[in-house]
Amino acid sequence: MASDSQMMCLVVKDCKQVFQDMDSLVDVGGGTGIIANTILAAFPHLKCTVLDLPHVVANMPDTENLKYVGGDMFHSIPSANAILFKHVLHNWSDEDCAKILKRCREAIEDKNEGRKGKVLIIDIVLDRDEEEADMTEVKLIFDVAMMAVATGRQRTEKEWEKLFIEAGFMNYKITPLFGLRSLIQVFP
Ligand SMILES: C[S@@+](CC[C@H](N)C(=O)[O-])C[C@H]1O[C@@H](n2cnc3c(N)ncnc32)[C@H](O)[C@@H]1O
Ligand SMILES: COc1cc(O)c2c(=O)c(O)c(-c3ccc(O)c(O)c3)oc2c1
Repeated sequence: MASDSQMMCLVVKDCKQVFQDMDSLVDVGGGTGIIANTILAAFPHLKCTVLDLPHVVANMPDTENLKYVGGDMFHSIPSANAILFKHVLHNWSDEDCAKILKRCREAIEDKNEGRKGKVLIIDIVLDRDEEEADMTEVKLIFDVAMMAVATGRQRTEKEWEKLFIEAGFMNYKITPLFGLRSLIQVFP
């Protein structure tokens, strides 16, 4: 989606430090690579991987810095410094997100260097303190839509926090983006 790619341009421009100190990133559920390509345009030093279902990435050609992997995030996520989920986790229940986040912990652990990476989530955070009431209303309409079409849901900060803690993560940082979405960085 063009508007999403524009949003991602602003994210990489405004949140440079989020991407600067990493070498590799996996965009889980990254489809045809629009977001990964936007990130690579700003940070060409990165090695990016898009993980999506096999039929989604079947005909996508790899480039020097971008590799497509057909697979299932519930089974395995390729290792990298950062694992990105944009508009993915809201489609899944808490139980499913717990399984996915467990795969993330395995993927960001660098056993040789003892270094640990992070998980990046771009999604709606309901009910933030500084938020205006009409924005909350729009987000809740999305919540109802989500429950009607999938097993997922929008989450408040407390609900996100519970997911992270139960999956064994120690810390997180929320940065509101423009519109409805926020960037959540989750640290082991
Ligand atoms: C709502 S779309 C989000 C696409 C993209 N991240 C964006 O922001 O435009 C969800 C994506 O998750 C992918 N997906 C669904 N189940 C998956 C699984 N088990 N493993 C990997 N990807 C999956 C879908 O194929 C789809 O591309
Ligand atoms: C009633 O309207 C709805 C209801 C939903 O529950 C979803 C939804 O869950 C969703 O992920 C998306 C979505 C689709 C494609 C994307 O590239 C993306 O980033 C997000 O749109 C939705 C629209």
